Amino acid sequence: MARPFARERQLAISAVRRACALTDSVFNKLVKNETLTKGDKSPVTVGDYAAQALISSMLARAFPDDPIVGEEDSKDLRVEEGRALRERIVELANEAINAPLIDGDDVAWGIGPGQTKKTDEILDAIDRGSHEGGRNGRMWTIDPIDGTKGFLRGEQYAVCVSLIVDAQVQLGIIGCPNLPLDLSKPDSERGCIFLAIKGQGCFQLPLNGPSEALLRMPAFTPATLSFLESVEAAHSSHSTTDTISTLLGITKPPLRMDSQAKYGCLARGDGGLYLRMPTGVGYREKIWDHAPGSLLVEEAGGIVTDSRGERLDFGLGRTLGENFGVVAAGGEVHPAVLKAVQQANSAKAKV
Ligand SMILES: Nc1ncnc2c1ncn2[C@@H]1O[C@H](COP(=O)(O)OS(=O)(=O)O)[C@@H](OP(=O)(O)O)[C@H]1O
Ligand SMILES: [Mg+2]
Ligand SMILES: [Mg+2]
Ligand SMILES: [Mg+2]
Repeated sequence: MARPFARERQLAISAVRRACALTDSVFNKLVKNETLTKGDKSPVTVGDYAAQALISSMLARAFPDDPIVGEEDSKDLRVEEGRALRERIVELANEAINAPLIDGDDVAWGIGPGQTKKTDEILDAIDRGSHEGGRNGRMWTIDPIDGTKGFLRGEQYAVCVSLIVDAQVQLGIIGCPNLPLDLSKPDSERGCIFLAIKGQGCFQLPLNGPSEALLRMPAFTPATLSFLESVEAAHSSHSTTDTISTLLGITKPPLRMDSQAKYGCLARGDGGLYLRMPTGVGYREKIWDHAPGSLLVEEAGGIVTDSRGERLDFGLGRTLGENFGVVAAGGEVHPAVLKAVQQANSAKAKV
């Protein structure tokens, strides 16, 4: 009998591979006016929109009844000022949709030569991501480019997809085109996929190859621990991390990188600890920024909670609700890390 979520797994790998090829080629051709600034001041590029259209249209073909919570929407593309961007996105999405089938692709996903879609179909595919989320039933999340700032710098970013059933993440996948397969060998092959299915483990695959390696987090001590953290100080409080680092006696410098590549690195044993501490501006974390990554870490033997020690709740809607931060670490160090986080937070509250 096939393992649970076998079809979802095959589709997710196929969609992420195609989306990574798309974003990689966009990076090499991106011109200045192909990036917009969204209402929250964050950047979005033609690559974000085209990748969401691609993944969403594959999901819609394979699982037509499943709602999608996607980061992007097509509002800015439907107006006259968005015409040039819109045309470019349609062209890029169609290039990716029409690319020849490779191992693991299935014509039933609606991809392959001769599958060109019209402008409206592409915009509607983007907008399939407008689901409000919630506690019941199946839903997918898509973050077509996570770490868009890293993407624009030519550094780390990730194409991220998850399947959530009744608020529990069942499948998480992230594709990291710029990440070395082995971080200790910066010149090693670049391009990784991290994939986890609940109860089936966490795996790393080369972006363009079939071999897969099971990932288990090693045991860490304060001497071997180092932080993984956001590049942008606006996304996670670096000063809180410094305090926690001192409390834990960590001596190694933090490893800063954009996107959920941090969760993938953590799952394979780079660093040992990922903290995302609220900066106090009332930002609500989005489910697509944490659902795939948190399952990767849990399936590799780690623990992911907020700073109260509670599991992240993916059933509250498009966000994780009030921001209590994220504490992700190896199973044996997580209790000590959580204690240090709570100590640092109560010291901060007294100031
Ligand atoms: N203020 C604030 N606080 C916390 N998080 C925020 C904030 N603003 C944005 N975002 C989200 O951060 C996502 C990128 O996260 P990263 O871990 O890659 O951050 S960083 O770029 O390394 O700083 C980024 O995801 P993308 O938009 O997909 O890049 C945002 O969803
Ligand atoms: Mg964004
Ligand atoms: Mg994101
Ligand atoms: Mg994004």
